Amino acid sequence: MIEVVNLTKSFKKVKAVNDVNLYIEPGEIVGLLGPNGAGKSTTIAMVSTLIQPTAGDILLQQKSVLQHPIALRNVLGVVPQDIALYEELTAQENLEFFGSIHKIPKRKLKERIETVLQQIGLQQELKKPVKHYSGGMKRRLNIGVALLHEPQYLIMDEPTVGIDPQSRNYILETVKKLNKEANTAIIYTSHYMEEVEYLCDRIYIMDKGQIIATGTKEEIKAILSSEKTIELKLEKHSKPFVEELLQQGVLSNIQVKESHISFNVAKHTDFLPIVLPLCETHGIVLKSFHVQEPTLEDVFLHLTGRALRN
Ligand SMILES: Nc1ncnc2c1ncn2[C@@H]1O[C@H](COP(=O)(O)OP(=O)(O)OP(=O)(O)O)[C@@H](O)[C@H]1O
Repeated sequence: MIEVVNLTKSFKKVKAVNDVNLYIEPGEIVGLLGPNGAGKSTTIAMVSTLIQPTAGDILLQQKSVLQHPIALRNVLGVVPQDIALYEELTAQENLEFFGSIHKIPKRKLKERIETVLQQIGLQQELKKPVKHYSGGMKRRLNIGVALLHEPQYLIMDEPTVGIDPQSRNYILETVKKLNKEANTAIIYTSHYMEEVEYLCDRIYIMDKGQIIATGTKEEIKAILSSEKTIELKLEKHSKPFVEELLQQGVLSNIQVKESHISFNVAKHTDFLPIVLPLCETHGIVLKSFHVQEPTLEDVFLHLTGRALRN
C-alpha cells in the first residue's frame, strides 16, 4: 500500500497542497478529482518522488520513501500530464530508450515492449516517427513508457486532456483492462467527473489544496442526496390527477410538462405505492419512470458553491 500522510507543499506564498491524506491499495483504481489548480499535479509530483514535500510523508508498505525513493520508483509508473516522448524516434525506439533508462535487461525489454505495445494498441505503428502520430496515439505511447518496468502502481495525471472522444474511450478501456488483467493499481487524476465515476472504486475530491470529500461514489453522493428526483412518463395526464398527486404532501417540486411529470421525494420514500393507485383511479397509463441520482458534479457544486469546470 502507498500512503500519503499530512502532505503539504508551499511555493512561496501559494500553499498548493495543504495537509493531504490518502492511500491506495494493490489492485484498486482511485480517482483524484478536482478543478484546474486544485493541487492534483503537485500531489502527484510528490507521490512520484519528483518534488520534495514541505511537510508530511509518503509511505510504501509503512516505510517512508522520502530519503530512499528507489523502492517506490521500482513499483510505480507515472504517466505525466505533458507528453514526454522523442518526436524524431519511432514508438519502438522510444520504448527501447526509456527501457534502457530503467536498466531492463535486453531480452526482458524485448518481451516487455511486445506486451506493452499490445496493451496500448500500437503494434501497427512501430516504424513511424512519433511526430506523425495523432494526439491520442502519443498519449497511448506515453502510457506505454510508464508500463515498461511492470509497475504494481500507476499514476495517471489527466491522461485524456486534449484528445478526440474515440481516443479518450480507448484510453479509458485500456485503464480498465490494465487493472483487471494485470491487477495494476491506478491513481487517476482528472477534472472530468464522468471519467472518475466510470473508472474508480474510491474517489478523493480535491479543491484549493485540500481533500474536501472521500469515499466510494455512493458514499460521496450520499453527502448530497437527502432527496431523489423521479420523472414519470405518462400516456397523458389530467388536472385532477396532478392535483391529487400534490395533495399527498410527500412530493415536492412537482413539474408538469406535456407527457412528463417530475417531482422530488425523500431518499427512502417508496413513491410507486403513492403514484400507482392514483393512476388507476384517474385512468392514467404510466409508460415508464426514471430515478435520477445526483452526480459527482452536483456534489462538488454543493461542497464548494462552484462548478467543477468553469
Ligand atoms: N512550481 C510552482 N510554482 C508556483 N506555484 C505553483 C507551482 N506549481 C503549482 N503551483 C500552484 O499550485 C496550485 C496547484 O497547482 P496544480 O498544478 O497542482 O493543480 P492541478 O489540480 O494539477 O491543476 P491542473 O488540472 O490545471 O493541472 C496552483 O495555484 C498553481 O498555480
